[in-house]
Amino acid sequence: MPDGPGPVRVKICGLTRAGDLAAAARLGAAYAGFVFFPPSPRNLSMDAAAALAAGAPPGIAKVGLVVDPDDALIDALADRVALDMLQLHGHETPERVAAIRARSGLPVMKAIGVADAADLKAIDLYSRVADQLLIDAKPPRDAALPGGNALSFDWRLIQNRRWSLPWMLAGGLTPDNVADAIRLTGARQVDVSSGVERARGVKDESLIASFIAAATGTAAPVFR
Ligand SMILES: O=C(O)c1ccccc1N[C@@H]1O[C@H](COP(=O)(O)O)[C@@H](O)[C@H]1O
Repeated sequence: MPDGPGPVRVKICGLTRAGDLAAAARLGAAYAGFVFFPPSPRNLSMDAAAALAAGAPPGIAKVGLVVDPDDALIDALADRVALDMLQLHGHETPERVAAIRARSGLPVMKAIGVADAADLKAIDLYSRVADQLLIDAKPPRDAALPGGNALSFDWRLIQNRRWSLPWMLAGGLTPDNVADAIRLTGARQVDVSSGVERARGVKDESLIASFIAAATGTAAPVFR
C-alpha cells in the first residue's frame, strides 16, 4: 500500500447518494467515505449506509467515518454495513484505537489534526496501533465539526517527512490545490469532502472528476 510509486489514491468522503458513489468509483477513486456523525450534513443512517455499501461497485474500499464511537456503534457497523476500514476522527486514545480495531475486526485509520509542529508528535503514538493515518487540518475550537470544514493546514509542516505506515493528506483540498499539496508533501493518498461539493453536503460529479484528474495527473472527462 501506497507510500511508494504508482498513482496517487483518492478517497472521496461524505458520499450519501448511490449515483455519486458510482461516479467516484468509475472515475477512479480508491476509497469511498461514509460519515456516521449526526451533526454532519453528510451523516448517514445505518439503513442508508447498509444499502449504499451493498450496492457499491467492486474495487472501491468503503470507509466508515466515526467520531469517538461507543461499542454499540462499532458493533452495529460491523454487523450491518459492509465496510473495509474505519476512520476514527475524534479524540480516541491509542488504547481506544487498538480496542476498536480488535472489536470491529476492521483496519483503522486514525485522523491526526495538525495546526503546528507540536501536533506531529501524535503521529508516532498512533503509528503503533493504527493501520493508516489521516493527516488533516486541526479544527478551530468553535468548529461544529471535527473535520469536513474545508480548512487546510500549512503543508510545509510535513514536507519531506516519512512515516512507517500508509497515510492520507486531508483538509481543504480542492481540484485547484491538490496537485500542489501532493508535490509539496509527497502524499500518495489524498482525501476530500468539501472540495468536491456544489453545496454543503452535496457532491458534484464534475468536481469529483476534476479532483481525481488533478490528483492523479490524468485528463478530466468533459461533462456537458
Ligand atoms: O465530512 C464530514 O462531515 C466530517 C465530519 C466529522 C469528521 C470528519 C469529517 N470529514 C473529514 O474531514 C476531512 C477534511 O474534509 P474537507 O475536505 O476539508 O471537507 C476529510 O478527511 C473528511 O473525511
